[in-house]
Amino acid sequence: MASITAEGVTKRLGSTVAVRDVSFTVESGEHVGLFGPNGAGKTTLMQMLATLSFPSDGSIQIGGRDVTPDATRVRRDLGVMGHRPMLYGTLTARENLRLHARLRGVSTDRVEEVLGQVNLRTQASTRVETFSHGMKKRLAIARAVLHDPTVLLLDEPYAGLDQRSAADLQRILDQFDDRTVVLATHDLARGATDCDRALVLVDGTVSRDVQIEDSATDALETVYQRATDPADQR
Ligand SMILES: Nc1ncnc2c1ncn2[C@@H]1O[C@H](COP(=O)(O)OP(=O)(O)OP(=O)(O)O)[C@@H](O)[C@H]1O
Repeated sequence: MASITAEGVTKRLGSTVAVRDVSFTVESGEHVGLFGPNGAGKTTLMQMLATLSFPSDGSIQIGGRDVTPDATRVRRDLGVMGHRPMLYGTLTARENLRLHARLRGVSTDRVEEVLGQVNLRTQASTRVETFSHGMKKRLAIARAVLHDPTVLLLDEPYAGLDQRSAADLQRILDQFDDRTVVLATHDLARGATDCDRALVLVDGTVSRDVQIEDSATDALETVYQRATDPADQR
């Protein structure tokens, strides 16, 4: 069953066409990596999937609902981890999650469960402004999954993390393997491991839409290179 359907999606930002006539379907439980060079339109597309902005033309359906009229309902199905962690530095990790839990109608038991899933139980009473980047990322994941969404949208989850923190985060994300995932990243190796399929965006359009066989980073790198190198377009 299709979890996400984008049909002819275009997004104009001032005089820039950031996303141009993009169409794709993501099946329920599928993990799709969104790859592309700087300025390709990944964040713009992710923001539309997250209902933070809306297509100028075309439509996006998530869980069978059109995001434009039904954004409030669609958001219940979405767990979003964007560039900014959306956390309050002066609150503790637990207080941050309890605040979101109250807004979402989620129990405090679920807060404790999720703190455990992201390995932050022992730091739960620490103010977030003292957290490392990696700890903030883990808490941002906790916030994103708190209401048990069916679709996870992860924009550059590994950005700024060292190898160990990235590996820790990847293990945490593995726990949410049963969800539909759209993951935008420049990290082809982690993207190949995390995803079943790659969409390569170039200049706002989908240049490649390929399956990723057995976490094959080399094959993905070749596809990426051919899609993005003007001297190697074929
Ligand atoms: N608010 C804005 N106003 C005008 N143009 C914008 C705005 N935001 C982004 N753009 C332009 O839209 C295009 C796509 O940008 P976007 O941030 O979606 O790319 P990206 O693939 O996420 O890049 P990166 O990998 O650098 O994060 C770029 O040409 C960018 O300059």
